Formats: sequence, structure tokens, C-alpha cells
Amino acid sequence: MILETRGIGKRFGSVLALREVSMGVAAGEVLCVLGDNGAGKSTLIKILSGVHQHDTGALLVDGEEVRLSSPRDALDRGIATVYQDLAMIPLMSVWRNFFLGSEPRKGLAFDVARARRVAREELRAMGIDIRDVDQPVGTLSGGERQSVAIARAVHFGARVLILDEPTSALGVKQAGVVLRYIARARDRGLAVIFITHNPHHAHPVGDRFLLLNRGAGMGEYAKADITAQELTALMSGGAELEELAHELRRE
Ligand SMILES: Nc1ncnc2c1ncn2[C@@H]1O[C@H](COP(=O)(O)OP(=O)(O)OP(=O)(O)O)[C@@H](O)[C@H]1O
Repeated sequence: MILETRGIGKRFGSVLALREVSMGVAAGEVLCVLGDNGAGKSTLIKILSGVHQHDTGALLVDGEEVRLSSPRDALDRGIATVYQDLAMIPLMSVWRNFFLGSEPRKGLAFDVARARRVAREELRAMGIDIRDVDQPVGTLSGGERQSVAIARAVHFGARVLILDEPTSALGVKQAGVVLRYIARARDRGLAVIFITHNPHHAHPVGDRFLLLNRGAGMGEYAKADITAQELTALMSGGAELEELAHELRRE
């Protein structure tokens, strides 16, 4: 496992946002984390990306227990998070957004021609055919922008890609575009953590599924062990569905 949690917990005042959640992701696989509003998905992402620190349990990177002190710390260990707002400037070109935040090495002039070429090649390698990398990123579709953000993280050396609801604001076709890029990132050997509340988006691309409910892990399922319909049923919540989760685990 590249990134792993063992029974981590996080409290905000009187709210126990996460309780004893265990999960792990290895290179070349997609772990989907599913949960309804308030389930603890954002809290988990923030701990995995160094924004928050966990109160209890353990966080491991490459099998070693760590405390991620900041997003920079996470990034330095190859853990990149793509948030829903994508941290892009809409009026800036695709290639400039691609390199946003990356500092040119000291003393070296920024080579514009090279940067444009690298952006185009990296996007193409992810299956994104954006012929004109000079167009403002804001003119791309939502799915294409998500894909640019994923390609950017891959280019800058991410080993673990954490995607915060990358398909939630998209229609079926655009969501399909993003799911394809997630599969490509996995095929390039990245460990992907795909956060979503949509089982129909998770199921086609996920290798394993972790369900969160009110801060607690409700079980983890391999794709072979659960259908999209069963995932949907589990996600709908309610005590009787928790029972179904137990039943499915026993089978
Ligand atoms: N900074 C905070 N201060 C206080 N409570 C918080 C904080 N962040 C999260 N919580 C609480 O922790 C619980 C889990 O929230 P979290 O945002 O992790 O859930 P989520 O699954 O991401 O939900 P959503 O899908 O609505 O974003 C909620 O009850 C939330 O109100």
C-alpha cells in the first residue's frame, strides 16, 4: 500500500467526523470512497492531503507511520489532491494553468515553447486532445478541465491522486470523459482515491469501494463482490441497509 489509514479518527468539538476508519490504496488501483452528505469524505481527504491532522489511529505512507504537516508535505511525498474548484484561472490559457504554481528552476528562464509542448504531450498521453493549449481554460468543458487537472498532477509526479467528487457537477457524457481519465491514471501506475456520492460513477472504474456513514467505515467491497445496484442500495442509508451490509459481508 502506498497510502493507508489504520483506525483514524477526527473530532471537531462535539462532532466526531471520522471514527476508526481504515483504508489503503496501492499503485495501479482505484479505491472509491462513497458516502452521503456529512459522511466524513471531506474530512478524510483533508487528513490524507495534510490539511487536517488526525486525532487517533495511524496514517502510513509506503508502510511508514507519518503525520502530514501540510499540503506541501503531502505533495512532497507524491500525494496530490484535485479539489472541485480545480485551482485554475479561467481566463488563462490551458498551458499556463497546467504550469500554475510550479516554479521555474532558479536562474532558468521559463521556456514557453517547451511548456506548451509539454502540456500538449502530457494531455495527449492522458487521451485529452486539446489541440489549442493557448485557449483559455475556462472555454473547456467541465470534464475537460477536470482532465487537465488530473494530467497536471500526473505530470508533476503524483503517485497518489485524490479526487474530490470530480464527476458530481457533470452530466453523464462529461462524467464518462473523466472516468476514462481516471482509468488512464490508474493504468499509468497511480494509486487513485476517488471520492464520490454516486455509485454509478464509482462502479465502472473502481477496484474497491469503501462506504462511509456518519464518520464510520461501513465496509469495503471488491468490485467482484458487489454490483452497482447493491452499492446504490447501501448508499441510500438507513438501519436496514446497514444490516444488508453485514449480510453481504458474511456471504
Ligand atoms: N471544520 C469543521 N468544524 C466542525 N465540524 C466539521 C468541520 N468539518 C467537518 N465537520 C463535520 O464533520 C462531519 C463530516 O463532514 P464532512 O465534510 O467530512 O462530510 P462529507 O462526507 O464530505 O459531506 P459532503 O458530501 O456534504 O461534503 C459533519 O458533521 C460536518 O459538519
